Amino acid sequence: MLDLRSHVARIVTSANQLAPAAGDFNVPRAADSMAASWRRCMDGYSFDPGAKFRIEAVSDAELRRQCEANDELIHYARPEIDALFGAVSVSGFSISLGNVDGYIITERANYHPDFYSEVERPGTAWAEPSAGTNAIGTCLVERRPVGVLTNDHFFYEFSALSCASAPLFGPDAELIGAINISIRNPELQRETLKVVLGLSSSLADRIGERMFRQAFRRCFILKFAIGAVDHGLIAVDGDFQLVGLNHAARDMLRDRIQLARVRSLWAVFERDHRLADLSRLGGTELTLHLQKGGDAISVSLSGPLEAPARGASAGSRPAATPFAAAPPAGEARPRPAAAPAAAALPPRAAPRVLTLDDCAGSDARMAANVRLVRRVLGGSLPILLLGETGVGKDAFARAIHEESPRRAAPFVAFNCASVPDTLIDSELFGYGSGAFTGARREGNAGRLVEADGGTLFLDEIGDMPVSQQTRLLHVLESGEVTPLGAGKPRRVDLQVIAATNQNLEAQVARGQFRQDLYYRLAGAVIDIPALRARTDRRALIEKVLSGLDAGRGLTLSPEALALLMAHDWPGNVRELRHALNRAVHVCEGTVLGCEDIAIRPAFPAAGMAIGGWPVAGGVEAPAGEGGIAEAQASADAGSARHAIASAEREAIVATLARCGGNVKAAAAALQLSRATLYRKLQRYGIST
Ligand SMILES: Nc1ncnc2c1ncn2[C@@H]1O[C@H](COP(=O)(O)OP(=O)(O)OP(=O)(O)O)[C@@H](O)[C@H]1O
Repeated sequence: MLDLRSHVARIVTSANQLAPAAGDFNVPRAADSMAASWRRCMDGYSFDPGAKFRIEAVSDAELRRQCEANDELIHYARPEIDALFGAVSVSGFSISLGNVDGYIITERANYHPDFYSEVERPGTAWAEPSAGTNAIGTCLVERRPVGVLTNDHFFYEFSALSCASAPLFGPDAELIGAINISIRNPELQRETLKVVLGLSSSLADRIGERMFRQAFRRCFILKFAIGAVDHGLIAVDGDFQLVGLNHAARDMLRDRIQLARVRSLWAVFERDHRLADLSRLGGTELTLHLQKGGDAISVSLSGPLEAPARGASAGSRPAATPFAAAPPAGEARPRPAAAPAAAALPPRAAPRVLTLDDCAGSDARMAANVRLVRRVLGGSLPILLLGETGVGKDAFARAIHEESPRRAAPFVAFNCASVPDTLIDSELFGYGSGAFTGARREGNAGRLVEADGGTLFLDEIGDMPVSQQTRLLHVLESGEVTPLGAGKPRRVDLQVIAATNQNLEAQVARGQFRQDLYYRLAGAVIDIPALRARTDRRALIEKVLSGLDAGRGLTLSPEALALLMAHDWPGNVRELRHALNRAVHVCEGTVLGCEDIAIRPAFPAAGMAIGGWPVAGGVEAPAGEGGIAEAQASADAGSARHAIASAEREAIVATLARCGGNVKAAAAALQLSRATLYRKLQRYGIST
């Protein structure tokens, strides 16, 4: 890592050596991509590499809005990020997801203070015009994978960081965000960063492929390698007509597509007469060698994930602009939101904070919950929200705050499960300046102090470690918090709302949760019913749909409504929202049918040996007495165990699919703890 003076000298000299390309700072030349970015920073954004810099971050409310606006991207990215995280976190790396505007919207972080930097937390703004040369921002500008090692960052403040980002492209080839793998390590070697950049690119590729296959799930998909990592994907209907091309395929085939305005696959590749009838492909995958300009290209061809709707084209979405080629790298590009292909999708409804009446709907239990809350509003009696994942505990907590006399003061949410045990103390209770190595110079007020006068929402309270439970109990009893190393206690006036989907009483009985804290938090206990148990399920389904259809007035066919009503919704309203959101995007008319809804029929419980579920048919072998009988019994037991294991595996796969890959929701549906489910996933080799 260089000192400040050498850092500035290197940037200024390199940027000045780069010949300006006719005043267009957006044209990078591959060999000096950092210099091109540095030049953009100095001449385009008027930044000074020697100036002090502080990263901007959006508020929690804005971050939440951005997450909602990108929920589909997060939904597909999260399982892939989780799968890679285990491998990279042992070396200290974190993985984050940036949206198209360069804000980090979610992360799987290695929070070890030696490796993690607070500047990369969710909500921070990394667009190049905001933060100078950096992996996320520069990769979004240049639309290619970018590794930024220590002093390659424009601002000296980031020179302990090394980051590798790859752009994410959506099914219509539009830029939708960036994957970033990063570490705080001033000694990181450039060679290591190159390897990490490869991981970042293939992660972005896999996420893009997931989204493409889902968007064109009623099409045949051709996948072919372009270069070392990029994968071209083409979706065709049963007549080989092009329906969709991903970003890599468009780049590769640009000339052809622009010149010929082709509609058929056979204008791109030479016709292969062995491929006469796609309907015979079924669920299999074929490897073919198709000819293109004298070269044989290895292509894998797979059948649709779903049967095409009768009378509809095989494409899941209108093929409005499958032939509009992306502009060449470096050319000025329209903002993705305005791109014609993206415009084919219905716009999203702006999410709004739900009121208590919205949360209640017309369900009698919810109405009683709201009456109870209204009686205690205004005091400081703690409120405990119980309910399965996705029932709306967070939404309910925000609605309480909005209706309380504290609404002008902050609503501060703290998720006890997503912050590692070692950081809960400093994040929640705060610390004074220089309290420990790695602490921020100016100290950290902590969430309790930030929420003073307002509401502190402690989500997933059941995951709070016992040592922090003791500190929290002390704050609730004394009304005072003493940040680490700050000396003097500070009085705080808070409405505390805690939430959990765990059985706190059972945790108390097992000694995992302090009984005195439980009684403290359980001032008013609100049990939010699961979606399947709500009597106003139908109205709620219709309300969620109308909030997502952006004024298209979509309705549900009677069969689709029956399917939604019969589903058991392990992920509750969140799962419902995801299912309807996807349906809204793929529906071609104004009536949503069963074929638009990606859920499976309710899970068959009979015969499954999962968690506390019953096992039908007596699979335990009786104790034998030796000889043939014992051998038989042991063989039976062996095959019974095998049968149980394969039933269990099948059930986990089915449940995960139903929960859209969400491990937390699947664990809740299977009545397993998340840790147990992860163990089983590993044992059965199931990747999420
Ligand atoms: N009554 C409702 N009407 C419309 N949308 C709702 C309602 N309740 C919840 N939602 C929506 O469902 C989704 C999940 O809600 P929320 O995050 O509040 O659930 P949760 O119980 O806190 O989940 P978790 O336990 O996993 O944190 C959110 O998008 C929320 O806006």
